[in-house]
Amino acid sequence: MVALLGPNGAGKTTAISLMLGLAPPDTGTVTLFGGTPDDAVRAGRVGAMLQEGAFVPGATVRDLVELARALYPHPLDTDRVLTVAGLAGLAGRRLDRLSGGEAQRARFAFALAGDPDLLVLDEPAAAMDVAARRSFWTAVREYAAGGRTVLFSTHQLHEADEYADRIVVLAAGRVVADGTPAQIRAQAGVRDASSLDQAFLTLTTEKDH
Ligand SMILES: Nc1ncnc2c1ncn2[C@@H]1O[C@H](COP(=O)(O)OP(=O)(O)OP(=O)(O)O)[C@@H](O)[C@H]1O
Repeated sequence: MVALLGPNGAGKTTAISLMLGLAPPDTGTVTLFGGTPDDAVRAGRVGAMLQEGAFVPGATVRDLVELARALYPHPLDTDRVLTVAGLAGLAGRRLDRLSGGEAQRARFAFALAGDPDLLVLDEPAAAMDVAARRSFWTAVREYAAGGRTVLFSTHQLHEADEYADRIVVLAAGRVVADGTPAQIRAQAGVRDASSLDQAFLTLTTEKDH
């Protein structure tokens, strides 16, 4: 599990767009699984949960999961996806009637349905309440424990510290730190998770980016 951290405008969403092939790089190249992002997406190896994206009006949560499953070669069972995403009781609910946190879980279900090798989550838990957040991260960890890679962006430092194996810190479009949570804290000269805010500020503001 890899966390992408960085202040507003650091380039997290841009990096994710490049990795997914949604935006072309002006310079350099992006390689996913040894090929282009388009190749990886077409092979069904990538699932993504983005911050935006309208739902089809009138469609239900179950319709959305079925649509995602139809796009991938080896999808998960519909009921499994609904359970993992915490939507088992909402399968028949229209997407345009979901609350903000429920809609995020529906986006998660869409990303998960194809059983992708790489799951990309852009600020996934932002609108979720405490209980939803906890069950969401438990589900994501179980997914990663099955041998998949999960890349997520977040502004919640404690989420990165608690759930990521590796944290990549961006500032002004550049990587300013890359390591385990303990290494990131050490690099910024703080000892424990309670000082993470300070570590983050030190890493993203002290140098001339
Ligand atoms: N298509 C574009 N053309 C030019 N600049 C852009 C474009 N899209 C984003 N930017 C700029 O690039 C910078 C990085 O934006 P990005 O959305 O990647 O940041 P972020 O790290 O995801 O920020 P936030 O935490 O606020 O979501 C910002 O200054 C933004 O205004």
